[in-house]
Amino acid sequence: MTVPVIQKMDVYPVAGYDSMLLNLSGAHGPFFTRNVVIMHASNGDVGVSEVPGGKKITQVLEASRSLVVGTPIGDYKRVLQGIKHQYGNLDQGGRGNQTFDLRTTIHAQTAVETAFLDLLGKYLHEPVAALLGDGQQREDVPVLGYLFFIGDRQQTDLPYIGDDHEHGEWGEVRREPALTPEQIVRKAQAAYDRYGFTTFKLKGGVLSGEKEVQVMKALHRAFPKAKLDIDPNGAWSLNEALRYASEMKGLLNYIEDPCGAENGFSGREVLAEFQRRTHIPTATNMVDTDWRQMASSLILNAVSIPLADPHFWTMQGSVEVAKVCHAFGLNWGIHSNNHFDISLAMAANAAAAAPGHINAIDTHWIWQDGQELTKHPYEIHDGQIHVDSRNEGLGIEVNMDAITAAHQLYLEHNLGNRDDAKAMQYLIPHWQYDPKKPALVR
Ligand SMILES: O=C([O-])C(=O)C[C@H](O)[C@@H](O)C(=O)[O-]
Ligand SMILES: [Mg+2]
Repeated sequence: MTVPVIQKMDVYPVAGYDSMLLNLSGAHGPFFTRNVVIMHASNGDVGVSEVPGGKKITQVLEASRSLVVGTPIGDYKRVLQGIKHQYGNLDQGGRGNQTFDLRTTIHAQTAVETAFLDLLGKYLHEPVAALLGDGQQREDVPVLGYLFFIGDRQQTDLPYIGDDHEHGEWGEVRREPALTPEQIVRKAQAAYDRYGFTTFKLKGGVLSGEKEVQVMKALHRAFPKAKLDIDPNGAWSLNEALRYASEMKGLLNYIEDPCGAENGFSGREVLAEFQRRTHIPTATNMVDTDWRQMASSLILNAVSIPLADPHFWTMQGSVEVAKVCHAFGLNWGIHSNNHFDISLAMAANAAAAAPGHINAIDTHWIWQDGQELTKHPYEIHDGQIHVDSRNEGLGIEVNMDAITAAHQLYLEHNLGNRDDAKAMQYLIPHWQYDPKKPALVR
């Protein structure tokens, strides 16, 4: 029997609808963008993957096609080495200082790796989780409810949707403004009723720290048993972070990037000091994002929860981080951005393969649920995603009609890179990003 060979690789920049989610980088526009890769193998199987949007990633994927086509599916690591070798220099500047990761090539590598893994899993009749690390570790992956402050879309003339693909209370509230503790609690309740979350994360870095502490207290009152996290993306100074943390003592399960680089100290040094002084488990998706940063984090004891998003660690890399966490007594988790259900399957498979105790993983899916690109997307029930060990590949089947429509939406609106400043400028004229100032504090 001959091993299947890649005959064709298609790259689809796609778009979907989003709410006006607020974060340190500004306000999400009406559309989010992603890059979807579809590989066709000579045995008729189709492999798929999804990574962040943006023209640079699209271009590297397009340029990598010649390395991919003709490769037997078992030889994919050679292709990944080739992409790194040819385009790795594009990532020299690191992830940047926005809330989202600005690298290019690592995302392209993940897109290619994942589509190959999907094909390999199908060929071997195994889930992708079984091909990663030491193999599948669990069938039920815990997922958290990712809450955001939301801007008033009516203050813009941008084409946000108001009506919804989702029914019920969650569908009613998820596009509506939310800036007060009551409004956030209402969203949390609707998300809980729909998805059964037992962990919530609040995206901070929007209001003043004092006000965000009040929202966390309201969440704790409404959900006294829930595990809570807040993530201001490093907006607070160390002193502010220490003050807010002491006010939230007892209600935080962990805290994420409470502070970052300041006064000549690196983000990792400052997080190390924060952890030493508070003993609160500290997560990051900003200062421990590659192996060199991981080494420095471990030496400094800077981070106890590396959020190893497979989209910027690769699928295999993310699970390797999980193995390191397991060995060092750290607590692995996954970071996310807005995404479709292909990424949901990727995160679920990586988390299913992560050894040891893991944190509930991040997902933005609740803001997109209803805009599927696959025929039977993974679902969140009781705050978990079930990854059946009888799955093959990622466990999803792409819906080409939906992908074509999402690609059309991308083209129609001439979309590309994420830019949260644009929508934010409707709320505050001339608004500009400042990594040390919450978005609505100007
Ligand atoms: O954990 C994080 O930092 C994120 O989820 C980053 C994202 O860019 C988030 O801020 C967002 O979607 O606006
Ligand atoms: Mg974060």
